[in-house]
Amino acid sequence: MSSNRLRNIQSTILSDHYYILKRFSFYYQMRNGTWVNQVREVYDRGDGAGILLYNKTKKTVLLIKQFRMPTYQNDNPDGFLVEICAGLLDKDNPEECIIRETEEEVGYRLEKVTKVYEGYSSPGVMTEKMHFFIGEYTDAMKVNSGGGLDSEAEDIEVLEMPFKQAINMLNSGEIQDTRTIVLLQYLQIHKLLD
Ligand SMILES: Nc1nc2c(ncn2[C@@H]2O[C@H](COP(=O)(O)OP(=O)(O)O[C@H]3O[C@H](CO)[C@@H](O)[C@H](O)[C@@H]3O)[C@@H](O)[C@H]2O)c(=O)[nH]1
Ligand SMILES: [Mg+2]
Repeated sequence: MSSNRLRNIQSTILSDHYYILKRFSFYYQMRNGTWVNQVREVYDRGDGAGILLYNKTKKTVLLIKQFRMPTYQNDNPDGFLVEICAGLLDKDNPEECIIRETEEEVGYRLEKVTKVYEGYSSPGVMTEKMHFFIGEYTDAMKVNSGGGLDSEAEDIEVLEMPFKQAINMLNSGEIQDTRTIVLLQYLQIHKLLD
């Protein structure tokens, strides 16, 4: 991390109750050469991984539904969101993380996953980089009913549905999670369930 267009970076912790919110004050050199002071708040909760699980024979996908307080604060009437299975990396590498999350959240034990993208979730605000995967599942891989960790009070509903229905939900605006939109479109573009 080094840039000759930045000087005198100062940071203050605004909150470290759970994850870390910092305020950065720094000098930034504009394209025209002048230096300006900028202040930005940056939220650091580590990186994340998400996966779209699909079954080629049944032409279905596995999604989840859970309550998301930030969406409830912004235009989502009941706060429930249809999403891909996803989790924070903690200390795992992205592949180990997503295999673990798949077993916890949807109850399938995967052996192979395919990484398709890596991207910043919300670059104006968060440090988070998201690792996007797809993975094939079969009924034989089911090891429990999913639902998330009781110890973390996770309450996750598992939704298995035809891929066509998921695409209809995307087009009608019922699916509003960007990560989920990206991966449903990935399956569509690459014709993996045609
Ligand atoms: N006490 C407390 N617990 C929290 C807080 N924030 C999160 N948690 C706990 O941390 C768990 C995180 O669960 P994961 O499955 O690891 O993460 P996620 O919330 O599904 O996050 C995924 O989706 C996010 C939304 O797009 C992504 O930002 C993230 O990277 C990841 O992919 C939650 O179930 C909850 O128990 C908090 O502020 N306070
Ligand atoms: Mg999760």
